[in-house]
Amino acid sequence: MGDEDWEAEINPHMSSYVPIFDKDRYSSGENGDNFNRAPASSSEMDDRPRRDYFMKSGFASGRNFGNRDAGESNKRGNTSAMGGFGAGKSFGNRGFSNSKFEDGDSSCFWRGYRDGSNSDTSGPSRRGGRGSFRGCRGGFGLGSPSNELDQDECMQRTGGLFGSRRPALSGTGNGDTSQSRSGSGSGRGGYKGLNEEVITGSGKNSWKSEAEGGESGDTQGPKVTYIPPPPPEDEDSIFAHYQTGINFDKYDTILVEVSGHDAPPAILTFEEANLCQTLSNNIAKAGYTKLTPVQKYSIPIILAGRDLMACAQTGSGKTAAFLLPILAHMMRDGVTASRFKELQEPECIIVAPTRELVNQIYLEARKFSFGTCIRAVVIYGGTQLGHSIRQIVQGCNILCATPGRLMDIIGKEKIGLKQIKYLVLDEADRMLDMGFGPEMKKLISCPGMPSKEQRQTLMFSATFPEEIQRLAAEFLRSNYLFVAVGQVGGACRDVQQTILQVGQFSKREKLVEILRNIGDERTMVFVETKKKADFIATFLCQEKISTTSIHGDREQREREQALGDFRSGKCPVLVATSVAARGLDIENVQHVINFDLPSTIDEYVHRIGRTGRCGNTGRAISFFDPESDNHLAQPLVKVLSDAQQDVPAWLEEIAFSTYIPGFSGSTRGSVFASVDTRKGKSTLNTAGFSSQAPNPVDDESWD
Ligand SMILES: Nc1ncnc2c1ncn2[C@@H]1O[C@H](COP(=O)(O)OP(=O)(O)OP(=O)(O)O)[C@@H](O)[C@H]1O
Repeated sequence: MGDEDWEAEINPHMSSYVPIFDKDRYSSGENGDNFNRAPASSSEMDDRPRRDYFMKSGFASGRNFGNRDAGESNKRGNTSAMGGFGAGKSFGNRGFSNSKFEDGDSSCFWRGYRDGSNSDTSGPSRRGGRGSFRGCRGGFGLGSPSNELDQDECMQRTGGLFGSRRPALSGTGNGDTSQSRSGSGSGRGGYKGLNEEVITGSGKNSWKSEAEGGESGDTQGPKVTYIPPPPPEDEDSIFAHYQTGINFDKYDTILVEVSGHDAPPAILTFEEANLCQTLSNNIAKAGYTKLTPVQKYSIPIILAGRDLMACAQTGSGKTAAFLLPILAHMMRDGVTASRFKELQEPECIIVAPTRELVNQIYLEARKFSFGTCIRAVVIYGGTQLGHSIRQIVQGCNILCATPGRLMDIIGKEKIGLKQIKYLVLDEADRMLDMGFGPEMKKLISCPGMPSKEQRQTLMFSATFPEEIQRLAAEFLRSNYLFVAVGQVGGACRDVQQTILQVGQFSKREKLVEILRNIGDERTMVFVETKKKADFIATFLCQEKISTTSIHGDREQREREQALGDFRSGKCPVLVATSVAARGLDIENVQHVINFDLPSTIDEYVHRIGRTGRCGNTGRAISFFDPESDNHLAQPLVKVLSDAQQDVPAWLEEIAFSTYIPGFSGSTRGSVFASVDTRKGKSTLNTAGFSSQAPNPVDDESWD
């Protein structure tokens, strides 16, 4: 749904709003209701108890909203009445494993839906919620640069980036510093890709990135001072993992196709990979006993020094598929981190589209390199640039980075690229599309970056539209190998998919109904815009459903807090934009709800892939609004049937009536999609529907 639609929907209610949540209340309060109160120093920021903006800012604690709405929302909870949803047969038939959703027991969910009744959940408080979020963008404190790094950062921000070498680092503290800040949150003025990492300077102003015009330091915007807390360092935390699910062994039945010349044979066990003892120990401590298909094929290919494009279903272990062989090579080559060198020269760069994902990859790299001399570092936007630099100068062999921050650091000559042997693009289709593609091209043409013949380039994703595959060839040696595990762009079969026809104005009630039945099971709710994420999260909190949210307009500290609260189960519902669609591996996410369907089918595949990971089962429910989603009907039918899911008759009808010539339709039982574009055009791929470049005027893509 476009932003306008949403505005049209809520504006009538807003006009009657009495602003309970005005900005002042949230910019400086001492009672815990201090949305985004800016710290005057990093120590304040770091020491201050973290406060979830929903749960401790009046929603959950009963302040403001909570008290006002308690009785009302309880009443609502008991009387929820929804618009008519006749089409739900597949949902009802399959049933949720949760007893509330068992087969045949449709009582609590399906029974009694009636047309039209509009709950009273809109209105004043809704506006209040929105106001509260808006309010959170102000109220930064004042400070002054406290160390050279910060001053360096300030200076650089106003000047050219690729200029002369900066003075040596002298910063030691983590001083949270900076100029006065005004107004808006991070990300103003930057170029944002679909998943929201800020990239400036794509196109003409090539080297500009975060420091010059993006989120870490727009000269007009606030300076970012957030220093993420270090991850726990004890061994138990480093190796914490969740169990593989009942369907893990079924991975063995998925067909795999490798194309390209002279592919090395797959390995069947970790032992066959001949990894060094430390690496093998780490694999065991991580709880890995058996290879997943993408690992069986990718590990020997990477060990053989070949370039690779690998496409495998969500949650099937792609991260380890590239990390393990890279680490094995590094161990073999005796790579060790050289600490406290001003110019660090990593051997490996891993880029991914979102901060949270890149952080997750870093944690995996740290886990598998535990006890070795190899040092992984993570840098991403929304955090203090000086902090990123301090991490790097302590030694850096594997640099995990978002594109914007990476280009900043390269621009500041804090890393040299001459030693790069491995370049990994995770979520590669996303990294190469219109949003990040220009930045990636700049990366490979950076001074010092070894040519594609001199480095190994590895690309991984669950989706790989054909035209993106063609673009990728520019990055890869011509003899690269292509591994397709199952259906390229296919949804994970461990996710039970349900599509419900729900009109725009019934979505909220439907959502509440579903969430009440789900209970405390972890659920991600995807919406299309940042504004709407705020709005829906606020609405759910009013409904006494513990909710937090993640999207590109939230500050990084808030994003990380939200993810932490979701992971810990403190807030079992996470409302998210597409920023959380890819890669995030969160234990026990049992449900994904597409409150709004995404604009592309690939995004749908990634979103629902947040559940049903690593052989576990999960459920995805999507609200299909015929007013806005008809273009997805045909690819949805294909994705559903390929994953052996029930396809609602009404969806097939819509797909039929919106038939697009050239689309092959349902392919239930087919095995491979396009696989490798070098083989010629395929008839099975969903790419024709999926690969629209992110819409530059999308609320989520640009700021
Ligand atoms: N061989 C294995 N044995 C047990 N667990 C594994 C194995 N390989 C990966 N895992 C675990 O499976 C989960 C999913 O892995 P990962 O995040 O790498 O999936 P992915 O394919 O990259 O997913 P996405 O497409 O969503 O990015 C992780 O928790 C990871 O630790």
